[in-house]
Amino acid sequence: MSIECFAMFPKMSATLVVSGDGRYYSKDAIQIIIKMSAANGVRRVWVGQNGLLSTPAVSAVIRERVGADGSKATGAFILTASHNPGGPHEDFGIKYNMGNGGPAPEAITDKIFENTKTLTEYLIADDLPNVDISATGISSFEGPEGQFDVDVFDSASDYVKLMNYDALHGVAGAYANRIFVEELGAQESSLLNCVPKEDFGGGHPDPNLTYAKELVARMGLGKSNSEVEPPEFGAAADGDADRNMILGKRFFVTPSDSVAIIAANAVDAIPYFSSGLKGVARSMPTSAALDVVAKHLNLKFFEVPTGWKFFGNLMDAGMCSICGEESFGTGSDHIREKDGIWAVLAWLSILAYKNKDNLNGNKLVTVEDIVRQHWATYGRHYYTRYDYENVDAGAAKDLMAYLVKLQSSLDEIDIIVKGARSDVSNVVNADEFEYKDPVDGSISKHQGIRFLFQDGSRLVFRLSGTGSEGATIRLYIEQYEKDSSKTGRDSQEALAPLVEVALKLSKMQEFTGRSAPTVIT
Ligand SMILES: O=P(O)(O)OC[C@H]1O[C@H](O)[C@H](O)[C@@H](O)[C@@H]1O
Repeated sequence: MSIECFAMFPKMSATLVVSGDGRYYSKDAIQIIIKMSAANGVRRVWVGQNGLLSTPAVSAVIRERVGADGSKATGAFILTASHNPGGPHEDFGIKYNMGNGGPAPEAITDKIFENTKTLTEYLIADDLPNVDISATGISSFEGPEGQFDVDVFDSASDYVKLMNYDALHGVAGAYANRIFVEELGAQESSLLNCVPKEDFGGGHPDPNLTYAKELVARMGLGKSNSEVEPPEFGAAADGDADRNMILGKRFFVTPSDSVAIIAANAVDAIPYFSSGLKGVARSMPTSAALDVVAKHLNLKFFEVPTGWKFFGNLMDAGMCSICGEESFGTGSDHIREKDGIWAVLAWLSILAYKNKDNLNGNKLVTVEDIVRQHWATYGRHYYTRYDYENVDAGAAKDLMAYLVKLQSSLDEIDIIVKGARSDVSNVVNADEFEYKDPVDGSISKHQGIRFLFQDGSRLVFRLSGTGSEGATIRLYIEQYEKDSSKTGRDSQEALAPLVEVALKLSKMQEFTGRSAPTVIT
């Protein structure tokens, strides 16, 4: 699990922060990491109390304790439980950028991965007693390079300094309690599943309509809804508290709409942004709702590949204040990670702002009202994602290669499109997304296959970088509707013609043998 860090820093007189990394945190794993650190020359290990370190809190901890310029520690780095070693994303043993607390850039993770291949041994201090990680404080031991300290700290404090909730039994619970109940005075009964558990209470800590069942039912969106009138606002976090889902009463806000709405209201509603936004950014497969806001408000706008690390560079360079991804990640430049609790606070600020004149008994402006008003002003981007999980890796590669080849002839594409649905507009551009980082000039290729239609619709195909078995193909389908009398349709119904086109165009069933996706979001 943590081998990569020793490959990166074979002899460390380093500062190390151990995070439980939400989804995979385990107290046993933390004890092993401490013992490995002790035996390999590390001088200090920081551990979030009880292993409860959320991803945005890790980012905050680096900024607070290590210092953005590294001045507070030498050779500091962050270690998390790695769940996809060697994968194309940032999920290596070390996944944070020492400088800014954001995800490590590819240059670092590639180097770590290369170094892992040369590793021949690492040591574990088996005789070190287990450290009590339930109590804050420093325990000192004799290490090979001198004194070795384990500093157990209160994980919420650094985070709080910088800044109805379902934590799905992930680490968000600790932060939700401190912020929503202790700081903001919410009722404890508004917190669901906020006792972190190593097995997430047997559930799957994914903040979406499928897995956040209890919240979804409480908000009146489920198959078995509760009898009582749903609350006006609901939100969920994932295991490491960096992703979020926002709900209104009987209403789901898509992540793509959420970031656009936060950006549109930020200057008026969120004091941190009152002097203006430096710019906004989204990942390529995220809908273009944010683009429309950026254009209206004359904001700098960036479309980056999937993966949070691309936002960090823009933020460090002072080019971006708010960013988001369709995969339920939303964030701002207060830290360099996506931040589930921040997104909730942003929405609460917008609700408070919209209702500032309604508190004397007038009808409240709801989440649904805010979203519908947004669509009326900016138009609506109907959006859905189809995931084909655990597909044969060879078949997935062949499908992608077929699509790339097809892209060389727009005429051929349009014949297939019109053959499938004559009511869908023409494809005017087809390419593989490539990104040149405006800050460091680095180029990222093969970041997803795009088909762009004349009316602004879009089909995107990508291979997931985080799937664990076989390959996961993601198909993103989007259609723009400017006419405000047509923005209230059911999204699956509105997108049905484009879905048909996408499946024909990609020969999905032929390549994968699948007649339906595993998950539809
Ligand atoms: O490659 P995918 O499976 O679509 O996953 C994409 C996601 O992976 C990680 O969780 C990154 O931190 C996210 O920024 C990214 O959106």
